[in-house]
Amino acid sequence: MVLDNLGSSLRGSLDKLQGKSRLDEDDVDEIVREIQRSLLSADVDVSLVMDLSSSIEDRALHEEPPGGTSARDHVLKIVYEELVDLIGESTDIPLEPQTILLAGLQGSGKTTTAAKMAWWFSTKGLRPAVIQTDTFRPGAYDQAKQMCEEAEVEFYGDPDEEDPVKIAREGMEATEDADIHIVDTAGRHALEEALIDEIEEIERQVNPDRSMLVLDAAIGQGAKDQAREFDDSIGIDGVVITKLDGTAKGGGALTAVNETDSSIGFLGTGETVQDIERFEPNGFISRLLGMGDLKQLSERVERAMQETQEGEDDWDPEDIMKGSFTLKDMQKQMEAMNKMGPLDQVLDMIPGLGGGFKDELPDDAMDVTQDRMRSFDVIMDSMTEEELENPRIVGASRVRRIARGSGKGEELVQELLEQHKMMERTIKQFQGMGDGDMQRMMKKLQNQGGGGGGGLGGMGPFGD
Ligand SMILES: Nc1nc2c(ncn2[C@@H]2O[C@H](COP(=O)(O)OP(=O)(O)OP(=O)(O)O)[C@@H](O)[C@H]2O)c(=O)[nH]1
Repeated sequence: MVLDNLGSSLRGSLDKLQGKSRLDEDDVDEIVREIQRSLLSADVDVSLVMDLSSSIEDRALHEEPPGGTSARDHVLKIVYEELVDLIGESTDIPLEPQTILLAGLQGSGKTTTAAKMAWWFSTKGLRPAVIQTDTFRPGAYDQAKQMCEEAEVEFYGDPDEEDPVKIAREGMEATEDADIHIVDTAGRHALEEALIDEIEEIERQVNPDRSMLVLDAAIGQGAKDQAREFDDSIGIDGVVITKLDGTAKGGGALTAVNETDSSIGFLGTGETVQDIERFEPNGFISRLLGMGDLKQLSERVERAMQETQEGEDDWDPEDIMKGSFTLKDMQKQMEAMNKMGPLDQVLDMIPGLGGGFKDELPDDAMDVTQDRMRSFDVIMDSMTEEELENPRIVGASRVRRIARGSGKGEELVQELLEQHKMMERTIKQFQGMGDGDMQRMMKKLQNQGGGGGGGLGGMGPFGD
């Protein structure tokens, strides 16, 4: 995750402020140093770091905290606002017909991003097509075609044609019924003149509504020059940062955004077509500071629930809130959890659990949890329909039989039954709650964000 270090190191300094009502110069100094250290080690440009830290320092020392606000919440709010300001708004990408041109260095993730973006638009009810003009890398055509098949979106390419401008023209014609045209280009070094001429020609040919620069999160200081060159030749409107699942850096990409005076549009978080997120500055920074990102989380939950429900006409998660909670429901929930993606990414999005909580877990805790979910699934497959519907009938002899059948230990079967009872109890508490109660509870959960227990209720940007 970009600037991940910032999240964890800053939380340490912020936690030291617990219980204080005023900030002194030493406190501010320590926090500013922490921010500088993290940003510089994440490859953010030095002058940007200096600008940001002097604004934070100035505001933290001179702004009067709103009445009743702790020193910790006050400084957190300032850091949050300054970071949102640095990163800026998300690139405007209206849900309407448009052409998007992707540019970037070799291997930055353009082809993958083209298919991911097309998938994303298709989930919004639009009809996207990917046009592959990369005649430079031999595998690009097959890769793009395969990913578009996975994303179930239209694809145009011509492996026998050598002229990318011609492919762009014919591709636009062949896919004229599509709403969204995403034009993938060959990877190039921004300082190679012939390649720059070529992308300018493609740009003139397809006349894009927006040109986006695809950047690997691990790119360092070189990002600045590259971004400027691309911006000078085709004009960069937005940036996609890829491979955020694999690096703690990302500062180079932020520098590029600043250099081209553009903004971030999407984040790539994995190798499959669904590993893409629309960039939301508020959620992104909240997540970074360990305050969770409820919006992303609820979108993932919704998507996972939808997928789990497909072809399961008889299973409706809302029924859980009305009737009894069976092992079958639990199995469905686990399936939905699995579809949300790696557990550690999901945890990052839960307010109060992200960052700080995760840091305290042993390294292999996530694997263990995921292993346990898989084992539970195998155990449930060895149970009868009657047992799944009514787990109370599972006594000692049935436990033995299920353990034998599933090849898992009896203790694990018992553990599953315990887990189910616990979930059932929790759900009982929710049952009977009206919508108003539910909303109040969600609000309360959100306001508990911030890890160390310092509630952020009533502080404008955090409470919503
Ligand atoms: N882990 C991870 N891998 C990614 C992500 N995006 C792309 N990749 C991988 O990065 C590698 C390069 O991605 P491509 O999409 O082929 O990059 P490209 O920019 O089209 O490459 P060229 O055509 O050579 O310029 C591939 O192995 C992708 O699977 C991401 O968000 N996360």
